[in-house]
Amino acid sequence: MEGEGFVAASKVNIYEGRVTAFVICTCLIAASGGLLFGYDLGISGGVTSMEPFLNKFFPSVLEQQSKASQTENQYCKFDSQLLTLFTSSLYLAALVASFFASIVTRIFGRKISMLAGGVAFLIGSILNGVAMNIGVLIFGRLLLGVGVGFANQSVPVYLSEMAPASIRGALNIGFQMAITIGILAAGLINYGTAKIEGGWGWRLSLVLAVFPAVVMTAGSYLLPDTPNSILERGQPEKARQMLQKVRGTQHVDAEFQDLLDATEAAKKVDHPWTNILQPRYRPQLVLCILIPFFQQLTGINVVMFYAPVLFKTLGFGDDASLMSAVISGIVNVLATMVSIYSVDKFGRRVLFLEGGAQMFLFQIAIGTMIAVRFGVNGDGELSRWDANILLLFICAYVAAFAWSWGPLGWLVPSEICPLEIRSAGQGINVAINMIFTFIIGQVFLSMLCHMKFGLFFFFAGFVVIMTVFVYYFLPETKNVPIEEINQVWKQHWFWGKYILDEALIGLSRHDEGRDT
Ligand SMILES: OC[C@H]1O[C@](O)(CO)[C@@H](O)[C@@H]1O
Repeated sequence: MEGEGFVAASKVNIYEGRVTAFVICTCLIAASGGLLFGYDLGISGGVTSMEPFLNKFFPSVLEQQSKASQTENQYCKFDSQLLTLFTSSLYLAALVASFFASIVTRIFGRKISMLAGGVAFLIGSILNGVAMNIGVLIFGRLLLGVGVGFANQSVPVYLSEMAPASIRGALNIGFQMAITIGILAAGLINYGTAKIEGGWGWRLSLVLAVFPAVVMTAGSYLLPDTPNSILERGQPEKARQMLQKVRGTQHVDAEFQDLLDATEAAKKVDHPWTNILQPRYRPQLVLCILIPFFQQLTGINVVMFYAPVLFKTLGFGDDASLMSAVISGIVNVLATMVSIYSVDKFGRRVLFLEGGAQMFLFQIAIGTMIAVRFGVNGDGELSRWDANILLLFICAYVAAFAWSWGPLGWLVPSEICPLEIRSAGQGINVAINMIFTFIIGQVFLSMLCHMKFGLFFFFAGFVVIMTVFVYYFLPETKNVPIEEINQVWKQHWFWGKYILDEALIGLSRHDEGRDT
């Protein structure tokens, strides 16, 4: 069984048009939606390790920490359900919001959805910064979640629809790139604000989220909608003009015809939610569920949310903990660039497979090292030398994630669905991603307390499963025009049987040899 996941992309059309400055600019602005998500992912771990913050909102956690320092069980030092609820409440809100977002994205367009996300995030950040009690703090966080839900649902779809097929991967990864920049900015800001005298640094950390919110809100106000969405909402002339502008050529007949065909097919569907459950969409449904599930089961957010807490648990000092989080943040950004460069050249599968192998290797290394130094009782410490090696292992793991499951977790679901189920598919993707981000955020500290170093072996096991899954069940989608993606499914050894012949857009035109 050689290369089961591969299919030849030879039958799909290559449209006319070039990569215009217009498309690059619109995609850069849209990708800034990832900043919202990233900033939040990066900020909470640092804030929840700041004493004045804990003192104000979670005094019981502080008490527990000082008791734990006396009992020496490093694994359980930070285990508090209340504290993790603060971190993970956002993802619960985002989960609910993503369903509403997918309706808004389909009926009112991608742009309105992004705008709604920006505004909710803006209000949430202000509330967080001024919060005087835990109620306001959590309410603000729920609003941030609504913002993240809307942004994550609409931005990847927007990017994949705007982008020409040849660089769709790179442009879409702009979203994950913005996420990683947000995480890094948050790490640096926490590093600075933790040092502010007077104990109000955490407020600054939280309120600075208004910057990404303003970029996203103003940016999406200025952006045009995608030709696909304009057409879906019944304005063919406007859609054609937008397509000409985006592609920088008058000759967009072939692509426009594919869009028309896709819209026709989409019109036959009244309800994308029940529709996506039909057998003909089984491959997309399965992947829109499994990809985000697997992405979170890589265990990445253990490092992202709790890097400072994790490093502190392992005996790094306060400053060293925050600094280490910054270092892994820099690796995260740089490795995402590798993905931008290679995704349309080598394809999605190569990145998934290499990334999986590398993550597995380093998770085993991290688990083993912690096992050797802390054993099952959790009493032990790391020498300076050990700490540096551990940080190196963590960075190698983060890099592998950052050029594989990180960006591809958004790219692949946004490009594998035909128009009629694209919003629903992306809604499911975001919802599953959020549920598991929530669960991992919520249970990580107690998992660490109970499973100890075994936690890293647990995630390593999942990495094996997902890598084998990709090998057999994920077809290559690089350079395939988005509305012709069904042809890729049709040629797949396993999924092919689910795809109906009438769902193959662009094929007849290709057979007639008429590409423009
Ligand atoms: O860069 C790491 C981040 O990327 C995500 O997986 C989103 O794609 C987050 O869940 C994680 O914190």
